[in-house]
Amino acid sequence: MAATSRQASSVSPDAPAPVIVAIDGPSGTGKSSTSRAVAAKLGLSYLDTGAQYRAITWWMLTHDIDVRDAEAVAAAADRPEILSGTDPAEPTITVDGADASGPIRTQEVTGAVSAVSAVPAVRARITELQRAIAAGAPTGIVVEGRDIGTTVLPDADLKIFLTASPEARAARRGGELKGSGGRPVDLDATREALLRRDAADAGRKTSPLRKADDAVEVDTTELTLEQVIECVVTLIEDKQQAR
Ligand SMILES: Nc1ncnc2c1ncn2[C@@H]1O[C@H](COP(=O)(O)OP(=O)(O)OP(=O)(O)O)[C@@H](O)[C@H]1O
Ligand SMILES: Nc1ccn([C@H]2C[C@H](O)[C@@H](COP(=O)(O)O)O2)c(=O)n1
Repeated sequence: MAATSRQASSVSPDAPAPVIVAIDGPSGTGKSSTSRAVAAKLGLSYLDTGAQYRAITWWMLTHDIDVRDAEAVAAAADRPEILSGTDPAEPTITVDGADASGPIRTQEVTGAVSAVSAVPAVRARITELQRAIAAGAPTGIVVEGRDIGTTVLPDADLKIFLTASPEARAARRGGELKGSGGRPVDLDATREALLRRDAADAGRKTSPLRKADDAVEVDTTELTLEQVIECVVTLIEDKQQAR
């Protein structure tokens, strides 16, 4: 078992204290795109926690664990070694040494990830990895997910909760699917699938998807990605100046 970030760097003794940013929100609101770009702009590390839940789900599926059997999932939760690389220019995710970045994006993993991530032993394991990575980020980190502001990093310097209408989110996802080739995208089905996953993630008992009371909510429905990035960069810079 290991929890490591592979972004190496040296920090001078009078460098400002690392800044910890939590970005949460439902599926397709722009968490990954925004967090990665913001981290790159500000020289921070970046952690995609959804990728970690997808990675453990992929491991369960490839090790014949019945993902609907919470006890079996819990019993296996400590077995895979999950390693996240936190350089925003090249984020990586490996499971037992194998690159998992492709396999974790399959429909099979997307369909199973909410069930696996609802298991408390899985959340405890992944939360521990996330906290270790955040604590080791030399200049600070942007961590994105569903429960970062509420559970993983409740003392984050800045918490942001991204939202967007289901229609906007489905259209964005539709654009991605069209870009990857294949059949025309059914936007209604995409929208329904997003909402089903949101409902499962918000309805679980352990650290559900929820806006932290002290999070800044940003509705991205009418904003371009560049506008959202700019908005978040400004919020972080304001926080840094106020410290
Ligand atoms: N403000 C925006 N305007 C238009 N497109 C956007 C915007 N923000 C993100 N996108 C696009 O929407 C898609 C989904 O974004 P992204 O993967 O960042 O969302 P997410 O919240 O991380 O989703 P998930 O939780 O499902 O991983 C991407 O193709 C991204 O480029
Ligand atoms: N902090 C987190 C991050 C993710 N999850 C779960 C719930 C999501 O449906 C799934 C995949 O995340 P995505 O890649 O779509 O961002 O992982 C969670 O429970 N907590």
